[in-house]
Amino acid sequence: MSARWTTAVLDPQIAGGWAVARSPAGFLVDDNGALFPRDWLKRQGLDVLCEHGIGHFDGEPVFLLELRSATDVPGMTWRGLRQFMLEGDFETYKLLGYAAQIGTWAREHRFCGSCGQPMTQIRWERAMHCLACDLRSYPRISPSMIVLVTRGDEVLLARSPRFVSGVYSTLAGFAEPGESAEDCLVREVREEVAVEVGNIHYVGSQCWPFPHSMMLGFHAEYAGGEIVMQPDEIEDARWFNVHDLPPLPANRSIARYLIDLYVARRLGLPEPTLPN
Ligand SMILES: NC(=O)C1=CN([C@@H]2O[C@H](COP(=O)(O)OP(=O)(O)OC[C@H]3O[C@@H](n4cnc5c(N)ncnc54)[C@H](O)[C@@H]3O)[C@@H](O)[C@H]2O)C=CC1
Ligand SMILES: [Mg+2]
Ligand SMILES: [Zn+2]
Repeated sequence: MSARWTTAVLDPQIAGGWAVARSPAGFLVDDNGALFPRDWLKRQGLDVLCEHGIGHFDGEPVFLLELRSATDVPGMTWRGLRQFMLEGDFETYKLLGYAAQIGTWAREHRFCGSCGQPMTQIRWERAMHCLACDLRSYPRISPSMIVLVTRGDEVLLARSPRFVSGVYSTLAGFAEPGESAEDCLVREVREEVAVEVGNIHYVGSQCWPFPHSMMLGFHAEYAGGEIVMQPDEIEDARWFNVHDLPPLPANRSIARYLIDLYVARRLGLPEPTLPN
């Protein structure tokens, strides 16, 4: 089965194709979704900051119009990326997730971080270039570890004050310079719940475009300590029995996959697959 969505660097000088428009309010949508005929969309008086050719959907070229602001377009509304992650066609979500990461990067790299001069868009690779000092900036990806810690029939789940009320999830955190994936995982678990872990195994990864994380998912076994919650970051953390779980994260998240996979193995149920 070939993927409906593939990324590519396309020259915005060429005409035609499809386009999506993204502003700080989200993606422009109508009843048919977020993809519009590009030449038509460019006549709608949008406040375009920059344009990038981002790939092919069902074989057709797709472009991103990154907008300065959300202007009113009759018959259309704005929808955030999270909404697309939660429901609807997954390939469309992947396209928009990629568009969001390119848009965020393009918006944040208009000026050189080294000498402050305006940067120009390179046509043949996804990079911004500073003519004055020759610096190249590529889209940023932030590796984050995410881990399900288990103790027999029990799983360690926590909630942050930012979560939807009632939902508990696996522990996660960004890698810092100087760390391996395992170093980061051990540090994050220590910081967030003061628990020690061992027998660490890599399970799988997921692109998480909120705004540019790359989630590396692990399973680890409890190796000691009592839960002490990190102030501010962790609102509650507990051991839950696999037969008595709280409300869990969104179906398409790797957090949910790590939990569902462990529960399935523990209970001898069919294993889930990670949407990717
Ligand atoms: N796909 C999934 O299933 C899940 C994804 N996540 C994602 O994992 C990531 C990390 O999770 P958190 O627990 O929030 O991280 P965390 O435990 O490292 O703490 C977040 C804090 O890290 C700092 N920070 C923000 N961006 C950073 C960066 N790029 N590098 C280093 N530090 C940074 C900020 O002070 C922020 O408040 C987030 O993007 C979150 O959305 C978290 C849980 C589930
Ligand atoms: Mg965290
Ligand atoms: Zn420069």
